[in-house]
Amino acid sequence: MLLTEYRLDLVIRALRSILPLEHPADATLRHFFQHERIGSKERALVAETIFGVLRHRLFLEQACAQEATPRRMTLAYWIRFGGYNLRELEPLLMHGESSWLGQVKAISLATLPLPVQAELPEWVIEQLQPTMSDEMILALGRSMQSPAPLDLRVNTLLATRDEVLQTFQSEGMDALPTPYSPIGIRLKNKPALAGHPLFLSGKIEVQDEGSQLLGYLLAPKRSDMVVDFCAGAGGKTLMLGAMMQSQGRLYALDVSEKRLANLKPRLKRSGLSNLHPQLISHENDSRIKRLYGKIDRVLVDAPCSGLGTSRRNPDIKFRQSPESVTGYTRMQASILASASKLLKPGGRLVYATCSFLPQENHAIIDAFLTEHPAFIQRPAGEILAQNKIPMESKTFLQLLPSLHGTDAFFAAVLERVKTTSPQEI
Ligand SMILES: C[S@@+](CC[C@H](N)C(=O)[O-])C[C@H]1O[C@@H](n2cnc3c(N)ncnc32)[C@H](O)[C@@H]1O
Repeated sequence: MLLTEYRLDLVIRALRSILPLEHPADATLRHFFQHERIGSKERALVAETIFGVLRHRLFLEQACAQEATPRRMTLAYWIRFGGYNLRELEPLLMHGESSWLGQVKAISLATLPLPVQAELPEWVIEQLQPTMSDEMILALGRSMQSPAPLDLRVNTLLATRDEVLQTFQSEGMDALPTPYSPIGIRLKNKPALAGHPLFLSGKIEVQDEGSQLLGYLLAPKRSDMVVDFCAGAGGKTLMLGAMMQSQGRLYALDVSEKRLANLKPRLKRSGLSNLHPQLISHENDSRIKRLYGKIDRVLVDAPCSGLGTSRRNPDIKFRQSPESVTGYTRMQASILASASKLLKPGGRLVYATCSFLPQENHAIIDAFLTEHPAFIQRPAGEILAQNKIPMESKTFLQLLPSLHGTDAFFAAVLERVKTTSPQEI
């Protein structure tokens, strides 16, 4: 696209509102677009540049030295990562910028510190280093510098994956089955699907492949009583309902009225009639006490730092901190302890996060198992193998964009032992 003063100015103004990162970048950008009457080409350029700058923020700050202004960050992004050359940028440049951009282009990435190469804050690297080599950290960081593909889940209540694939292929779309999830489809380009008949009829939902695997770990049966403890807008609940073939009883709990409200239109499209959304005020809400000891399957998709979604939300790395992670770990331990009370003896609980930090994952499970002798861990790899899902994982499921091409997810499968006495519940 031709770069003009007007287009550069738009990007700079958008970046100026986003870079303080007081709010999520996508929300600030939406707000910016609502107040600017601009064409679709400009919108695309602004969005692509903003997210590109966020994905390469640490490199760009290093390249801009002491002057990481929105203007310099934008120009440095365009020349280094945006596919533009100096000749195309020249008409926009001020005195001295041309030679500086020449230097930016020539920076050798390999000479830069690990956080800059990996585009991960130092505190994140420090938390990963006890369990990951620097090579793995670098691969993880690099894998999150490109946008995620668009993954869909086929609603098996209404369609099969083959039918949906055939429809997409007949429309000339680049659609492939996902490698791990038996009901997933990956679209290479990102077509707008909101008006597509398959979407409107509830046959497909947008859901990352990694998130779909959590449903296979929980593996609810038709007549089960199931609780999705942190259901949000129902990303995973809807899959669980379809796995239960709209039978049994599926409670979707959450503390956020807004998120549960966003579940409603999706629920309507899905054709499910076994789902019961329930707003709760906290994890020990008296409304759930009546379910204690009665539930076959519980999913705890816990609130977390969300670092595993950095391909989609590149600003999240800079909006979290060691302190915010500590806050999440407190919430995670408390929600897990409460949710576990719902399980009947022999029942299964899946604890999951979209974080790759051991603090939010293994540490929570280790502490839970120490404090709750009535629970044992089931190997995630075995359960996936029963569903013919090829995965090298053994005890835990640990998905990484660098290894699996999905968002990063962690999951552990816990089971309440059959002999638990009522007092232990
Ligand atoms: C990771 S998100 C869940 C995403 C959702 N499962 C999905 O697939 O779309 C975590 C959710 O936990 C909810 N939450 C936070 N604290 C909670 C609590 N104490 N009890 C239940 N849900 C809680 C949040 O509102 C948020 O929707």
